[in-house]
Amino acid sequence: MRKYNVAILGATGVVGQQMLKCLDEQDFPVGNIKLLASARSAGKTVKFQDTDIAIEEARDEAFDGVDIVLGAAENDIAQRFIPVAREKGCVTVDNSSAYRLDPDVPLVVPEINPEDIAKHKGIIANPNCATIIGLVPVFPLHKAAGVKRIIASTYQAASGAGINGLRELEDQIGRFGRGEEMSDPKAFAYQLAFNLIPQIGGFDENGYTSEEMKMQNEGRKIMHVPELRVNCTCIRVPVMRSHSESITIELENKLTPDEARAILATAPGVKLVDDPAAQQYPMPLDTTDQDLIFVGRIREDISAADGTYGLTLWCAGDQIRKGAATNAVQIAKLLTV
Ligand SMILES: NC(=O)C1=CN([C@@H]2O[C@H](COP(=O)(O)OP(=O)(O)OC[C@H]3O[C@@H](n4cnc5c(N)ncnc54)[C@H](OP(=O)(O)O)[C@@H]3O)[C@@H](O)[C@H]2O)C=CC1
Ligand SMILES: N[C@@H](CC(=O)OP(=O)(O)O)C(=O)O
Repeated sequence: MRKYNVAILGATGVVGQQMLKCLDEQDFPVGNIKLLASARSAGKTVKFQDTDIAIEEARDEAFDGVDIVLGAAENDIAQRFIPVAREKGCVTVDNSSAYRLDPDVPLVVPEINPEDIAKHKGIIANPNCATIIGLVPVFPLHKAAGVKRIIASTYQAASGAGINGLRELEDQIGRFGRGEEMSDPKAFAYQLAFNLIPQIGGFDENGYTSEEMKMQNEGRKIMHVPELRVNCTCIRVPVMRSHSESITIELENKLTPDEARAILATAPGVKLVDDPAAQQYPMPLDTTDQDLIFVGRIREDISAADGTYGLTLWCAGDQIRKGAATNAVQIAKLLTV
């Protein structure tokens, strides 16, 4: 079996570390592995399959001899190194938002549009985490009844803002427990512990944040529905890991909650957890470190205008796994077959 030389760009971050675990879990045919990060991390070691691997500073030469790059760094780092990697013949699966809307770059969720991978020209983009978590359950309903419009509210975990976001929430909870003063927030604009922050990303002129526009802009490309309309509100919540979402979909054709449950019970990447009488519904504590998107609270949208049909659902998923690392490694695996 052919083996592939892999580099992780941003290997010390929350997504990069999870990618390393996913390569192992998904039995990815790894030849050599290079773990790339900033100069600050160079020389530290990380374990991969019982071997200590030294972190290297990302430089142009680091991509020599690499087949597949898994990008797990911010946009500026992605834009600095991914074109170099492409010049050197690597294919990159990138988690940043830098290339997602580039017409030459497929934007892929393997459960939705795996066929788009074949169109790549050296870069494949991994969608936004909240977009992946929302669309994995919405897409099978779209195939059955045609989704015209989505109204979503997201409840996004601290670790969505990377290692600094995770550490800041841990620090604040620790200080509260010890009865200490809170320090000034850095990763978030305000204290997150015991709070909700209705801003993720910067504000656009239309009053939505950059994060809120992703579900529409990326959703249109992933689902091949250019007219899809999405009204999304993104909230940072004091949860360590796993994003949750309330989603209402307006449909072309009627679909009952029971029909939607039957579809989602066998949909790829989805776990149906929908038994309100037994208080069974998705929650972020249960989805943490899981690859499936849990879906429940499925009900008719009783506010749908006359002559229109709508369903409301609630879903949760680990944004570091299926929202980032798992999705990227699944794409990389499809490149190898
Ligand atoms: N966190 C999440 O849930 C999700 C994140 N994403 C996206 O994934 C990407 C990574 O996010 P995340 O893991 O959260 O971020 P982290 O802040 O946790 O990690 C950032 C990584 O980038 C590396 N880095 C920083 N500067 C450089 C540099 N000059 N050269 C090379 N590497 C550098 C860091 O290395 P060092 O340790 O040396 O500083 C670290 O490995 C981002 O684009 C993010 O938008 C997407 C979906 C979900
Ligand atoms: N912005 C997301 C995580 C993320 O990094 O998204 P993107 O890859 O679209 O920038 C969050 O904070 O939860």
